Amino acid sequence: MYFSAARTRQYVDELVQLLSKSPELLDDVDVFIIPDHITLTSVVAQLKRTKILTGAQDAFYEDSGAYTGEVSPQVLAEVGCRIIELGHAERRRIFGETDEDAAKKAAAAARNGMIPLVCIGERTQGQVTIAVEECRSQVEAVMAAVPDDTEVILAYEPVWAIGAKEPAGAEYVVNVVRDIRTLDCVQRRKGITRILYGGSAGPGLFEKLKGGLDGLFLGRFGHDPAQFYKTLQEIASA
Ligand SMILES: O=C[C@H](O)COP(=O)(O)O
Repeated sequence: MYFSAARTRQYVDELVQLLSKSPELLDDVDVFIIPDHITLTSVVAQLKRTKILTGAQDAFYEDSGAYTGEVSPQVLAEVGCRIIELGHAERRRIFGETDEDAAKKAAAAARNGMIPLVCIGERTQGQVTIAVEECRSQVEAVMAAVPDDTEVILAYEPVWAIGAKEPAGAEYVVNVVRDIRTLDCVQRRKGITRILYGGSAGPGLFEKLKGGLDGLFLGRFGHDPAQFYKTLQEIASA
């Protein structure tokens, strides 16, 4: 909810314009934009001739029925949404979303042919082992709910690093993610599991994380299309 509808339209236009100068970037890096629900269909239309995927910031776990006010994953898939973000720290904190809710939403995304993008992360800054334990239950709940052969994206976002001045330390992030990759529920999957880092991520970060992370999940520091593009160039060259 940082952007107006007009700002979203302008942002996507500017980004598409920047990427048109070096379309080869999209051969090496998968890019997605996750706008609000209201602008999602117009973003799908704006991105139609590009390889950039559009995602939704949330969806309900049932496909249809008497759930007034909720957003159907089936309808999202129908209009061209390719990714469902779920379990964001703000959804968990403000709206009481649980691991069980996140798991049901992940299953709904997979059932409708979309990629679940599951936000995980510890609430308090501390030790790697404690962070991994907090993430473990978040990851296990989701992995138990989606078919083994579907793609899953995990967005590792330490809650304390969201909305901060700087991201979490690179060594800390790489160590937490290394241990998340070794969890049984991740190891035994046949589908792709990608792990991104989010939480004050921006230009200059991926170089420090590239040994252990598959990508970045940008918030505020991607709100300027030029900064988003710069980050994308850094990831492509890494
Ligand atoms: O959804 C985005 C993440 O919560 C990160 O936000 P941020 O980069 O503005 O801290």
